[in-house]
Amino acid sequence: MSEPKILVALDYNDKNKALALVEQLNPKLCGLKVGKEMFTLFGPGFVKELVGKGYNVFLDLKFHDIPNTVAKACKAAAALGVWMINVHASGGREMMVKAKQALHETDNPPLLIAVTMLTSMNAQVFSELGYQRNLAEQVSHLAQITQESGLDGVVCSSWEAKQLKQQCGKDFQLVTPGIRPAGSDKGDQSRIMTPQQALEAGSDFLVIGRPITQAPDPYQALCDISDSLVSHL
Ligand SMILES: O=c1ccn([C@@H]2O[C@H](COP(=O)(O)O)[C@@H](O)[C@H]2O)c(=O)[nH]1
Repeated sequence: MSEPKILVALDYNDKNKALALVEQLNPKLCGLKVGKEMFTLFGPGFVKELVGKGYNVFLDLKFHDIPNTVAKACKAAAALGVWMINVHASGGREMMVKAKQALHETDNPPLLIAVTMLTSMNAQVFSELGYQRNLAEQVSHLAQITQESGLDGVVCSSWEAKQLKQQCGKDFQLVTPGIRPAGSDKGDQSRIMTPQQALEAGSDFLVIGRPITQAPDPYQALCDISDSLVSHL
């Protein structure tokens, strides 16, 4: 059976609130993403608890440091039993290669993906950073280095998914945050698509946080999104 397409971003500052939602879910319906907020507040124990419930857990800590430090951090993350971890592609080729090598030394290596350009970034914010390429070209360039470094995929926006599938092939995993069902609040995201549009564009996994977690009934919000995707799978 194929893996669930939706990864719920558990961005809560209240562990019980997060667990109350998780209790309503099941690992066939969605995976779970733990990011910097919950990991900093509740640590590896919380991650292991979710893994123990049978979920695909994406530990989204976006490591970005010197190669040796990132490699060791990846090894430590793998020991938690998670399904997917990530680094920043802008940490460079050596950092990504060493990270992947470190995972080869573990018993059950998670997928390793790299963040290209954050989905909160728009062309204006991007131009301030002084890159020579435009935003889409920079994403494509970082995806190329990521693939050449032997990683399993990238975090990108669904705006870039079609181009990256053509460039990197169908097995290179595209994980896309910035997913907003029609009518939901954009918040701080810039490069957004609806869940259906993102799947059609080639996204493999849809990261969805606030449209679910801030909904009056988060479980129902997830089910509604999931049902809306059935004809697109
Ligand atoms: O480029 C990126 C990389 C990671 N994220 C993370 O995804 C979720 C999105 O949450 P929403 O509430 O659906 O906006 C969040 O945890 C981010 O840290 C991202 O948005 N963009």
